[in-house]
Amino acid sequence: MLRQFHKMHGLGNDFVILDAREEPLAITEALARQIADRREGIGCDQLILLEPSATADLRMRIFNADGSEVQSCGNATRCVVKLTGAATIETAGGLLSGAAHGSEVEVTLVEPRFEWDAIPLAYPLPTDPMPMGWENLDRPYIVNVGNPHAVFFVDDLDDTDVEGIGPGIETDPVFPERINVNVAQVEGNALRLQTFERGAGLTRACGTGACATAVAAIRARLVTSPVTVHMAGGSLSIAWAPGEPVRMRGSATHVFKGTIDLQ
Ligand SMILES: N[C@H](CCC[C@H](N)C(=O)O)C(=O)O
Repeated sequence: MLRQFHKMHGLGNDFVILDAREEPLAITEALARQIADRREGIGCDQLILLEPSATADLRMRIFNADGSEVQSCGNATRCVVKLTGAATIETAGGLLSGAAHGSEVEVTLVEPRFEWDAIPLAYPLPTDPMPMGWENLDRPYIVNVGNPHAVFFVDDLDDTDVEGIGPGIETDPVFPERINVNVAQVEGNALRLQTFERGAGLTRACGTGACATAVAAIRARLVTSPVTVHMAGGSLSIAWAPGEPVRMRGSATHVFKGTIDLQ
C-alpha cells in the first residue's frame, strides 16, 4: 500500500508526517519503529500521524523512534501547523493552538503541571526540586507540559555527559511512564539545553523540553519570561507566567515529500 509522507524538522528534530485524515491508517509499534529506522526505513526521531478530530482542526498522534506512542511533541506541532495551516490541534497531552508568522510558527501548548501524580511518579515526592540524584546530576525540577520532563540545571553543560547519563534516568522505576531528560545551563536570561528524549535518545532539539526547562527556570527565578532556549539545532523563544499555558515560537522546515510502500 503506497502512502505519501512529508519529511520535516524543527531545529533538526526530525519527523515523518503521515496524513490519515482522508484515509485511515493503523500504526503499530513495529511499523513506527520500521519507518523511523534510519537504515531500513525513512528515518526520524518521531513519526507523526494526522487524523480527523471532533474538537480541533485535526488530531496529531506522536510515535517515538522506539515505537512508543506519547502525548505531545513541540517541534512537530510547529511543523504540522506550517504544513496544514491548522489553528487548533488535538493531542493526548491536550488541545494546542498555533499560527505561522512568516518563517516562524508560534504554538500555545497547555498549562504546565507539577504535581507528582501529573507527571506521573511511582510514589509521592517533592517535584520542586525532586530529592534524587543520578551520577553527577541531582535535584531535577519535574514538569508536565502534556508530556513528562525532568529538568536539571548544571554549571557546565559541556562537561555533562547527557547521552551517557540519560538512559538511566529515562527508565528509572520512579518514572513509571519513563521521562524526557533535560540538562540546561543558565546564560544570562537565556538557557542552553541538551535533551535526552524518552523513546528517541539525544535529539538536536526538543520543543516540549525547551518549554519545560524554561518553565522550571522561571519558577526557580533563574530567568524571567520570555526566555531564549539554545539547543544544538537552533533556538526557541518560550514565554510563560503562572496560571497560563506555555507558548513557544520557532522555525519549522519542510525537507521533502515522498511515497512509502507500507506492507
Ligand atoms: N520524546 C517525547 C516526544 C517528542 C518530544 C520532542 N521531540 C518535542 O519536540 O517536544 C516524549 O516521549 O514525550
